[in-house]
Amino acid sequence: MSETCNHDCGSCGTTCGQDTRKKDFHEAPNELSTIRHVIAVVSGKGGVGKSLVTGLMSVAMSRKGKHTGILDADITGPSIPKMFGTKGEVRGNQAGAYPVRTAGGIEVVSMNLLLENSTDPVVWRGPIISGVVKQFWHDFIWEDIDYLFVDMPPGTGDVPLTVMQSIKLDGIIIVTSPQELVSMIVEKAVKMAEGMKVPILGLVENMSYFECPDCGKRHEIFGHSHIEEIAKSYGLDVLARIPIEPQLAAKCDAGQIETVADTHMQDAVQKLLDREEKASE
Ligand SMILES: Nc1ncnc2c1ncn2[C@@H]1O[C@H](COP(=O)(O)OP(=O)(O)OP(=O)(O)O)[C@@H](O)[C@H]1O
Repeated sequence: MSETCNHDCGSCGTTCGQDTRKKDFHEAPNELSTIRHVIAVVSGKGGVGKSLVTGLMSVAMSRKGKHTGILDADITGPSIPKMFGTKGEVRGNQAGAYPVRTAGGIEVVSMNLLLENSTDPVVWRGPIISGVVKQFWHDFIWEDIDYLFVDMPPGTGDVPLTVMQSIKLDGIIIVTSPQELVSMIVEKAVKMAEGMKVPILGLVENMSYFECPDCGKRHEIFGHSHIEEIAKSYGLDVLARIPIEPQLAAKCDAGQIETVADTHMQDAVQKLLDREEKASE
């Protein structure tokens, strides 16, 4: 602290441990990037279908005519390229690297596009993983992107937290599945978003139910959904409820997510577009 400190940090040029100004840890994107909206897809725990929701959301947004990108920040479990059947080689020049375009025109950056062998495990510690995500943000040239969806690392631990701090997000979408623990899981994700001062755009419940293809009856395989009550208790929107659909999993496994007839995300995407329109009024 300076001897002449008057505790008005805003007018002081000295760097000291007593600085009361809120630090901004956001990394700048590549100077050649244009990204209008960045939305992170998070889950309180792993395996709830966060990547599937990111994929479906991106397909639905792209079908609305928006130039869409996916930054696959799930470095240790990257599943986006497989879902889209994207294998292309990442190309670059001195200014930066370029995302790989899917058949439907979605721009993708993922660890799996950089590994020599896509089945090689990524066994890195948190700080290295966060560092790679930052590189995906500023070393890649995201050209003229309307909506960039970030498939976050699962959970609410160190890595998703660092990613949230590093990339300036317009909002997050929390993915859950119907089960008893969901309230606690949502609460953790809500607290993380609040702590980071990132708006929560809404909840998506995946694997909500299974609709019998023969009789049309809905079965709640993972238990009764409490998503509406939970959303209400946090003042949040339910953006979508996605059923368990074996053909959806089959399309993802075959790299054909862009050919799904129903993304279940049309309304969710429309809400994002309405929000954008309202903000620009
Ligand atoms: N609604 C659904 N219907 C059918 N299969 C689904 C559904 N949701 C997810 N799956 C399948 O479940 C598996 C896990 O989904 P996904 O990879 O999206 O989960 P995740 O939450 O991203 O996982 P992780 O937390 O490990 O990154 C995938 O094989 C996916 O195709």
